Amino acid sequence: MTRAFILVMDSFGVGATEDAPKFGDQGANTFGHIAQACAEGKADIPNGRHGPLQLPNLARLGLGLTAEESAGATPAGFLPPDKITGAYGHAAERSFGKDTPSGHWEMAGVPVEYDWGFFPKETPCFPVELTDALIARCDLPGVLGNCHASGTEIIAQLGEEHIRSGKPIVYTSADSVFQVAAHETHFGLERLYELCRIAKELVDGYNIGRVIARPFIGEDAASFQRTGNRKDLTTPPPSPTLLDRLKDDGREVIAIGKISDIFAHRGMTQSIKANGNDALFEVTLEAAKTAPEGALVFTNFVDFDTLFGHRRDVAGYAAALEAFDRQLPQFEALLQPGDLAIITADHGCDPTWPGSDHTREHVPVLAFGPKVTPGSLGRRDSFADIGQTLARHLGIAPLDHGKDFLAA
Ligand SMILES: O=P(O)(O)O[C@H]1O[C@H](CO)[C@@H](O)[C@H]1O
Ligand SMILES: [Mn+2]
Ligand SMILES: [Mn+2]
Repeated sequence: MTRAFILVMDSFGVGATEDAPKFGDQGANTFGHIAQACAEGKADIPNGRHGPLQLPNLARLGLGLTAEESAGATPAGFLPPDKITGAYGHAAERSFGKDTPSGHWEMAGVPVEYDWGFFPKETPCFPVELTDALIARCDLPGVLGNCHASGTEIIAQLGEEHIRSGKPIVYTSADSVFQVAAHETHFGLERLYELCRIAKELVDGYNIGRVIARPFIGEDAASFQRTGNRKDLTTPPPSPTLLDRLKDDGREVIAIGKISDIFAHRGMTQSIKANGNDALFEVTLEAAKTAPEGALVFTNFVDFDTLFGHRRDVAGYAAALEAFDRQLPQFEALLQPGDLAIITADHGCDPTWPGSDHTREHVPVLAFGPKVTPGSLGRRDSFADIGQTLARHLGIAPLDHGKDFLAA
């Protein structure tokens, strides 16, 4: 079999890039700082994980060595493996932004070398013409929020007022996003989705990458919880990606989790949703059993970012990494002789960093499979090297960007 797998550990950076100072992220290191906190006993969970970070399978694929090449030091308490079984490297991002679509499109061969629009870090953050148009078109009594915020904090602050007033909560972040939080039953899920469709039309004029519906449940600040019914309305990639090229060639492209949303539903033949990293892993294992010759299976493991990185939850992030690592051997056991798998990330989100935004970091590139020769791939200049390597592996024409890092 000649198949390809991309497993994206969303936000798992391995150290700041050269251009991190432009983003205020000099010194950020998602992996390094989690490992350090674990080694210092600061990421113990009662009746849960404790002590140094244990990622024996990722370490065997070269994670510790790639982190050392990226950041100049082996992460604290991270033991060198007896044997390396992967080809490991770290990649810098060419795209101008450190957001999820830019990271994923670039690894699929399309760097985003233009600026998205962003909303300023002030309150109100949205232009009054934009909120006025939204209020008029959706027949709203007004909006709440209208600022940069963490999605969980803002529903705790404004969720009760939202239920009382019927005003949706609108907010943004350092990403190019317009986010709308609303209660699933008091406001209504379908009504929220419709509002987001209209918002997408309105923000297209501001060159905003995504509108995200953020439904939640619960009756008071203490019990509000976001649900799996999040919906991302994404601007399509500016040119054909690896996924489009494969689909046009008649291949199976299996998008798991957020992937289809991230690519604006373009380029996949199947889209499978699952809530949470464990369920996403299960679906990925199923795909590894059934994907046909020539297929691409592309999974985004969202919890690292959404539940732990943005929430600045170091111990939770560490536990999620260890759970992912424990499941990896089951995946490796399903790889057929010609298969190639790549574990990577789309940006950083250092849970020890100020604020709640992503961090500009190198991402790990861990390539493995029965025929992969172990060893260092060094620093890659673009995430697009992943797409180019997979294009050659799967036997389609070269993409416009990226260098094949497994070329003979
Ligand atoms: O704080 P929450 O709502 O999770 O928002 C996060 O998720 C969005 C999309 O990745 C970004 O805007 C980021 O800030
Ligand atoms: Mn992401
Ligand atoms: Mn994120």
